[in-house]
Amino acid sequence: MESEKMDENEWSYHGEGNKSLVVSHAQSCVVLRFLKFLPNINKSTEEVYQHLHNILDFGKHIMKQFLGENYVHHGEVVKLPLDFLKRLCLKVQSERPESRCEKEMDVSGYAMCLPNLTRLQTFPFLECRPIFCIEIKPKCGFIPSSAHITKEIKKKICRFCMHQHLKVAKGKWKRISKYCPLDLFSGNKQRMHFALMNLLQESQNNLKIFKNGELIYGCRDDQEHFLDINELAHHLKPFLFPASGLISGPQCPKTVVKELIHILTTVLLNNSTDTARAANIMPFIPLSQGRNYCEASHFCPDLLNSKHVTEATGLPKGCILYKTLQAQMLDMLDIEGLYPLYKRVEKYLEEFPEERGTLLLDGPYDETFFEKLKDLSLEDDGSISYAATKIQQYRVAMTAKDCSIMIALSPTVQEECLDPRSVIRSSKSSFIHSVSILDLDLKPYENIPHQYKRDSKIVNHYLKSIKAQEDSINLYKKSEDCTLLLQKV
Ligand SMILES: O=P(O)(O)O[C@@H]1[C@@H](OP(=O)(O)O)[C@H](OP(=O)(O)O)[C@H](O)[C@H](OP(=O)(O)O)[C@H]1OP(=O)(O)O
Ligand SMILES: Nc1ncnc2c1ncn2[C@@H]1O[C@H](COP(=O)(O)OP(=O)(O)OP(=O)(O)O)[C@@H](O)[C@H]1O
Repeated sequence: MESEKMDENEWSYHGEGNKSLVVSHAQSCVVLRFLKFLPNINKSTEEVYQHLHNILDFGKHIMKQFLGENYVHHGEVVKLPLDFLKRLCLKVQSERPESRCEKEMDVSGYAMCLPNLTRLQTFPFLECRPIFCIEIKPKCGFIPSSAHITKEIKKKICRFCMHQHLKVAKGKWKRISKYCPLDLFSGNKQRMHFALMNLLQESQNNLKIFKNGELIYGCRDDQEHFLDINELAHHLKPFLFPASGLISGPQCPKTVVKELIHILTTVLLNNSTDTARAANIMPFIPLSQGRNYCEASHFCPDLLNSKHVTEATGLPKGCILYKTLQAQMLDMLDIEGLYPLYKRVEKYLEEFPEERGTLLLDGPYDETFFEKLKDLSLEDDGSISYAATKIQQYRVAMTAKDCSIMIALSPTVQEECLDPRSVIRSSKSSFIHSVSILDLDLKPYENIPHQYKRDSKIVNHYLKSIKAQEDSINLYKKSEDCTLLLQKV
């Protein structure tokens, strides 16, 4: 970044999560991603710099190996002038959703500079064409089968579906989403279609749609959808059905949304852009270890019972969902099996605090760190080394459970000579696409006790709310019986 040329008016608020705030540049295809901290957390400039470098190294040396060169953009750490930062911080403040303002944008002088993933990555010369980008935060796509699990419900209902009950009870969302990650990760087109349709209907923070880099659909935290689904279809129609006029009338929005879902499914299952070395160097984790459907899924139960829908996963090796799921499945012990190992390490560190570095708990994230992740053995020899390896694998898995997939699409022109792997054909048109994964910051070691508590909170709340639902159904049934009895009399 050329310090003297930094003008806050060229940057605008783009979005934020719990840990970072993103601004995008008006002309060039880049974003700045800033860390966020609670006001009472005083981080030195050096600490921020180190933290950002760790994020970069982790993306570059670890997640690229798992997910593939093409999908991961590690960016670069940039130093920014303090007066620019102060003005930028003031400028974006009014755009920030209230629910995110508990934390403040870090203005100590460093940020990550990344490609703007809502634009096409591989084809910058196509900038002038319309671009739609769909961001999906799929969450955990498998049901754990670890022997350490103490609550049987965790082997039947996925964490996302259980968590929905707690989120609605706490007022984070108004309604329970019918999206279930296991449907999306199933590889079965019907189930994937169902999952994507539910994401469109109840997006929460799991789906966003950008048009030419601007957020047009999805929940911006405390606001509802920007557009409703019919309005979204209106935006998409000329894009998906360029020979307009072919479809109109009341069926139109449905047809457009179906087409979008069809394209997304094709991209998510596409394995032709696979460049990850991981498939060769990482031992393969069998996807069929646990059950591959969730009993809380709203996908038609009759169809679920049919064998071809529930049998081994249909995810093609190398597609983005497959890679993400493989990384998620590094959590082989579940937090219930992991927590005692965390305590083992904590006890050891109490005695030998200087050993923290040897255990690589704070990096460096390099080849040695990656090598340790490859050991999938589950034979606990009681050692610190075993515990540390499982902890690192768990942290990587949690990162993959919380990342987002960005799919950018732009129409092609017939005579264009493009790499066929980048072209997605639909019934009515064809698109150049790029797929990226974002938010690949390694989850902190210190978070493990919090994860442990949250896991039991989610499960206990789910069990309580299901019991309450059953009780009220039974009560209703009883009152119906009484009414019948009364009528008989
Ligand atoms: O625990 P979860 O599944 O609720 O995930 C948290 C996310 O909530 P979600 O359920 O996706 O709305 C949460 O997202 P939101 O803030 O709710 O948008 C964060 O991504 C959080 O990660 P971190 O603490 O910022 O590193 C996520 O925490 P981690 O569990 O990944 O640490
Ligand atoms: N490189 C990028 N290009 C375009 N948009 C981006 C980019 N990075 C982040 N964003 C947008 O900014 C939002 C917030 O970024 P990000 O998910 O990294 O924040 P976070 O605080 O780490 O999230 P979380 O709450 O999951 O911890 C994303 O959901 C995405 O819409």
